[in-house]
Amino acid sequence: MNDMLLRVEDLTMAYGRKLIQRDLNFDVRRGEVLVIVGGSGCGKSTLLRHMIGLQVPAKGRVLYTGPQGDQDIATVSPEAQAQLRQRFGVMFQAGALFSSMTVGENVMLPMELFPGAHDAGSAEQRHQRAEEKLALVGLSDQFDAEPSSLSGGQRKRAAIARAMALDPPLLYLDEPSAGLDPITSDQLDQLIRQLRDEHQRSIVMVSHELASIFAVADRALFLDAQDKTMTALGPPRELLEHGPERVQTFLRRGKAA
Ligand SMILES: Nc1ncnc2c1ncn2[C@@H]1O[C@H](COP(=O)(O)OP(=O)(O)OP(=O)(O)O)[C@@H](O)[C@H]1O
Repeated sequence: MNDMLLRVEDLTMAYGRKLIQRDLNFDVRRGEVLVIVGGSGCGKSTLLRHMIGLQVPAKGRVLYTGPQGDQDIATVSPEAQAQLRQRFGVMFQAGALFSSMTVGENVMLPMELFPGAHDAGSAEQRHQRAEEKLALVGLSDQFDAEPSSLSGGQRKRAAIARAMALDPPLLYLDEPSAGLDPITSDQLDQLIRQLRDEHQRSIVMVSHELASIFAVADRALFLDAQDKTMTALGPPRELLEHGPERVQTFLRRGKAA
């Protein structure tokens, strides 16, 4: 199917003998924001790490769909895995920028690591491309800034610009609004919607923030810490009305917050 970017199939995740989540089944569609929701420690970041091929499933698979057919990110050849990795950008939880480099150099880094993945062959082209990405996240005047001089929200934006350096169709964001005040967090939600609507990116993000879930999610995937499996998947407003009771309670708290 053309509008599907990847499919998670019967995925079971574990650390050694410790089961984290089992039997996860869902897809990620082109142009959607899918938010992964669940209590602390239920396995949201672990799921992202499986989706980007940093961890190998205990069972099941993560399949990327494309011209070559379905490719299992955990079992393809290292060359094919490197290719698959160019289809997505990642912002990890800490959103860390390298403090020894300027903001612009941070954004150029993926271009230097994957020189074949883009048309920015020369230093000048890379510079220009990084400036474009910084402009896109509202940081056009910060190219030469030291990361330590940025605010928390600006640092997240710069990390998103870096994740977009190679123009991947898909972005993974692990708790982008963690640690931000509500206004900065709202602005980040706006940026996420803009990336989807104006730049046709698909976004998979982890979030605890209920306001964010309603603000950006086309669909929310609920992972349950007790049942150790997914309990709901759908548009948050639908789940608020028709989801399982525990999910409705969680979302209602969010509406009240
Ligand atoms: N490398 C590891 N080895 C063993 N256990 C781990 C490892 N990383 C995480 N865990 C455990 O796996 C479980 C899921 O962790 P994970 O970080 O994926 O949860 P999370 O839902 O993202 O949590 P949070 O919302 O607090 O960030 C936790 O119990 C955690 O302690």
